[in-house]
Amino acid sequence: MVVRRDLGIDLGTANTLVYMKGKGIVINEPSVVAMNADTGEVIKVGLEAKMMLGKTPASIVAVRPLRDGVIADYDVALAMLKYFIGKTRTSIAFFKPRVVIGVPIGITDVEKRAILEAGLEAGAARVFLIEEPMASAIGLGLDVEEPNGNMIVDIGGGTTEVAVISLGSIVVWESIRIAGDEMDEAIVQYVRETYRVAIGERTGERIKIEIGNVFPSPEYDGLETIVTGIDLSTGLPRRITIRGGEVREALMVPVNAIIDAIKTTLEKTPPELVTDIVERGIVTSGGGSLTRGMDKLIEKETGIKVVRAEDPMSSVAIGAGKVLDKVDILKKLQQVD
Ligand SMILES: Nc1ncnc2c1ncn2[C@@H]1O[C@H](COP(=O)(O)OP(=O)(O)OP(=O)(O)O)[C@@H](O)[C@H]1O
Repeated sequence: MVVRRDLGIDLGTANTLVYMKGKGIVINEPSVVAMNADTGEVIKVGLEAKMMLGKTPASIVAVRPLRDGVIADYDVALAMLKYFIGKTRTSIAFFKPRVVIGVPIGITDVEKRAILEAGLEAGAARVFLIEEPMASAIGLGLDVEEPNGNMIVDIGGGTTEVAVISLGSIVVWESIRIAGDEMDEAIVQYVRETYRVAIGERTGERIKIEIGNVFPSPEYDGLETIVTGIDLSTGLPRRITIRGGEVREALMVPVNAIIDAIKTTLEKTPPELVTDIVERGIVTSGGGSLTRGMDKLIEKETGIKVVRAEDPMSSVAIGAGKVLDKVDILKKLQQVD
C-alpha cells in the first residue's frame, strides 16, 4: 500500500518532536547534533548527541542549531531535520510528506524562509509554517475556530509565546526570547555569584528540573540538591547543596519577564475576549510550564485561573499535524512547495 505520512514538527530550541498522522508522536529528541569539527560530518543526532554536550574531545563538536526558536546554524539545522524526517520514512510511506512546522510568532521573514527551505531540502513535498501558540491550542483540542477567546502561554526553551486566539486567528500576542534556557543561565549565574562556583548549563537545567520553583511555599523551600562545580578561587571541584528558596530567587528575573508578557497581552486584549479567558482560564504549555508553582504565580499575578496542559511538551507537534485537516486555518498559513 502506498500512503502519504504527513508530519507535524515542533522544531524546538530544546527538543524536536515529530507527529505523524495516524501514529502520534514518533520522534521526541533533543535538538542537538554532534559533528566532526574538521569535516562537518554528522556523527550523532538527538539524545546521543545531547549526552556529548560540554564533554566532547577537540575533534567533535556538539551543536544546538536553534537559538531562541529560530535557526542559528542553517547547515546543522538542515542535517538535523533531514535526519528526523528520514527516520519517519518507512517502506510503505512512499510519497514525500506534507510537513507543518511550528515557529515562534515574532520571527522575521528571513528566519521563516530559512525554515521553509530547510523543510523542502529535508525531503518535504510541501512545507507550512504555523505559529506555535496556534499549533499548541489545536494540539490541546481548544475550539480555535469559534468566536471564543482562548489564551495560550507557551513557555519553551528559547521563547515564551503568549497569544489570544479567536476565529482561527491570533488576535493579540507577545513573544519574548526568554524561557527555559534563560532560567538555566540564571541558575548558573546565581551559583557563580553566590558560591563562586562554576557549573555548566546542563547542570543549571538539572537543578531547575529537580528543585526549580517560582511560588513561595514551605514545600518548595524544603527541596534541595547537591551539585559539583569548579571552585573559582582554587580551580578545584567543590560540592555544594542548593536549596529550593535559592533557586526561586535565582529565577526571579526571567520569570518576571514572562509574567510581564502575559500582563501586556491581557492589556491589549479586547474586553469580550478577556471575559472568555476569565471563564475558561489561561492555558499553559511548553516544558517551562512544568516549573513548580508557575500556575499559581500566573494566577496570583493576573487573577485568572490557570489550566495546565496535560502533556505540555507535545501539543505544538500534535497541533501542527492536526492542522492539515483544518482547511480554513491551513490556507492562511505561509507555505512553499
Ligand atoms: N519539569 C520541568 N520543570 C521546568 N522546566 C522544564 C521541565 N521539563 C522541561 N523543562 C524545560 O522546558 C524547556 C523545553 O521545553 P519545550 O520542549 O516545550 O521547548 P522547545 O519547543 O524546544 O523550545 P522553543 O519553543 O522555545 O523553541 C527546557 O528549557 C527544559 O529545561
